[in-house]
Amino acid sequence: MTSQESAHPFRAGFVSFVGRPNVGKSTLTNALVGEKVAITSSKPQTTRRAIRGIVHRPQGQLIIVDTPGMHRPRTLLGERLNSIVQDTLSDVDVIGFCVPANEKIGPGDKYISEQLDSFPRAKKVAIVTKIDAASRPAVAEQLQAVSALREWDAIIPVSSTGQIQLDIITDELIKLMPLSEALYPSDATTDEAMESRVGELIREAVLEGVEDELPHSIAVTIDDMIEREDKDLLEIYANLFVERDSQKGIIIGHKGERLQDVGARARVQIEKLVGKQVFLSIRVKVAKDWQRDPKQLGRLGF
Ligand SMILES: Nc1nc2c(ncn2[C@@H]2O[C@H](COP(=O)(O)OP(=O)(O)OP(=O)(O)O)[C@@H](O)[C@H]2O)c(=O)[nH]1
Repeated sequence: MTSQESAHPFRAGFVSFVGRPNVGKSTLTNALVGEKVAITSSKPQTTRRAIRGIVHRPQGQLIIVDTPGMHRPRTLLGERLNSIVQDTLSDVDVIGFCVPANEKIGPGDKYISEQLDSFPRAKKVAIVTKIDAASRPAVAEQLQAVSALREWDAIIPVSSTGQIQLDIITDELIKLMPLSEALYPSDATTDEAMESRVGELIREAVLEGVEDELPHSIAVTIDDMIEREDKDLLEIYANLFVERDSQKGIIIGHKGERLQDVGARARVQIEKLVGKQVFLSIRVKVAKDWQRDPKQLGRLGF
């Protein structure tokens, strides 16, 4: 090892953010990576897959594994989501436990913080999110309350939407990573297949403005993505699954207006992602009670 290397040892590893639904985990991932990689939504429980965002710095690399919210399972889907969380957390170097600055710490937070003992390998960091949405004294109080929960390797306040302390949290997380060469090439921001990112953007567009019941009932699959040879156009054929006929009606809307609107919004986001014009076809299908049916869950990628 040269003296320069020992002065700035390179560190790289995996971090996962956990916390109650809606505390800002996906938004934080996006803010750190600087690109839209994980879907965000004001509806809780919208993140289903472990999505990796990669943050590159001269002194290290952070690979962010985004997990679904941890909660007590009520359906088969809920159970599978929890087991994804368990598998993911057994593997990471750092677990970032997120609590928002603007909500009192409650039983849900305590439950999750207690679960962290099951992952002795990982260093534990408390992240107080959304500090733009609370007064300074309230943030200070929240930092106190979090520090009383358990031992932490670091406690970091941050605002993703306000872009506050993002560099500091990046530096702190890299410091906690093991010494390692870079794990990904420097131009990679995510290793998730383009198809599933496109699917997530469609799901995000559908979730905007729907009733609370529906988010859990929606799944998106991509049949085909075809690069047109005669022009700079990507054709995407997607399926949107719901659980009941009545939900199909809601999604499609009066004279198909709602679905058209969803398609238009999703297309804008997908075009940003792929950097070219997109033709998007979305077919709405009913897969009865897919959340409770192991075969259908498998088919939809869970
Ligand atoms: N004011 C403020 N709002 C934020 C901040 N970060 C996230 N939010 C909002 O909080 C809501 C939830 O954010 P998400 O990132 O989807 O939360 P999540 O924890 O990933 O949620 P799940 O996927 O349901 O587990 C969204 O409406 C965000 O815009 C922040 O720094 N400040």
